[in-house]
Amino acid sequence: MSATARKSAPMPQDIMARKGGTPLVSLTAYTTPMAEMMDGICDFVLVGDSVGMVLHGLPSTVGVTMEMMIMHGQAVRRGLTTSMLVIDMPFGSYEESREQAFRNAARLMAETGAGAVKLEGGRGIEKTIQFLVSHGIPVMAHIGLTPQSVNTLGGYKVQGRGKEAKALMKDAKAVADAGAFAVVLEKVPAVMADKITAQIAIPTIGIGASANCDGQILVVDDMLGLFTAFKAKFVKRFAMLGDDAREAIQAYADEVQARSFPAPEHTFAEDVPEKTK
Ligand SMILES: Nc1nc(=O)c2c([nH]1)NC[C@@H]1CN(c3ccc(C(=O)N[C@@H](CCC(=O)O)C(=O)O)cc3)CN21
Ligand SMILES: CC(C)C(=O)C(=O)O
Ligand SMILES: [Mg+2]
Repeated sequence: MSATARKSAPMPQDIMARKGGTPLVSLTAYTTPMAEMMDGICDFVLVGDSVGMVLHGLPSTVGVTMEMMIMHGQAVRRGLTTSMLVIDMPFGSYEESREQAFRNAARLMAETGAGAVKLEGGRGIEKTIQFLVSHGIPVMAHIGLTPQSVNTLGGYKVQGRGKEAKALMKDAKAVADAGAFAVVLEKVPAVMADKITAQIAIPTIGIGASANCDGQILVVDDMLGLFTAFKAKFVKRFAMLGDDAREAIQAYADEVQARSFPAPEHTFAEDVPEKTK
């Protein structure tokens, strides 16, 4: 490190140390320019498997591949200097065995430079988390609504209500005991998120959970108003960039057809070299 020390990206230990402290800030990103915009603002940036729905038009995250995650992971990595990179393990890349999970997690980290992987599941994935962590791979867990299981959950419903509450708490404790350095709580009752946050030693990252979680995450295209195919109740639109984009595209179309674009300042003269650069 040079003396003009630029702040370096946090490590999983730094994220863990924020338990009960200033809330952790995170968003998803899938491209270099978007990563650049949040670099240094977000503590960590997630290359989510939501990329399949948000950028590739897939109906769920079930069809997302290792190759898609690696390509977007590499793009995001190029845009980050001071935020940690976390990458989702896609559906089918870690469920078979601890060995399969390790092979794919190691490949994601080696090929993208991510500092950690995230995988979905509670008690069912405990042994896998233990194995990865004991072999050098920091793991962020993800419980509650786990979108890769949409086909067995029967939709993107609130998880951990009523009789399910005990099971959700067990899942939270299981992933913490297994060595995860943080856990995403998705679409769970706020009181449950508060209870879990109070009872486990690792940071909880809420999405549709509670403001009392140790941090928050959203899909960046949702909060910017760029992805409008659906809007979950937990999404707040901090901007409406999709509307701006549509208006700009219509204005372009109108100017092309009126022959007012390109204007002289967008075109090149034949005989004045310094103006033709
Ligand atoms: N753009 C985007 N944002 C996300 O938050 C996101 C993705 N994509 N893709 C992967 C998963 C899927 N997620 C989802 C998807 C839908 C709801 C949801 O609540 N949808 C509807 C209907 C839910 C229902 O079936 O009851 C809603 O009313 O909010 C929540 C999380 C979260 N993740
Ligand atoms: C919404 C976050 C937590 C996620 O898993 C994703 O973007 O894939
Ligand atoms: Mg995901």
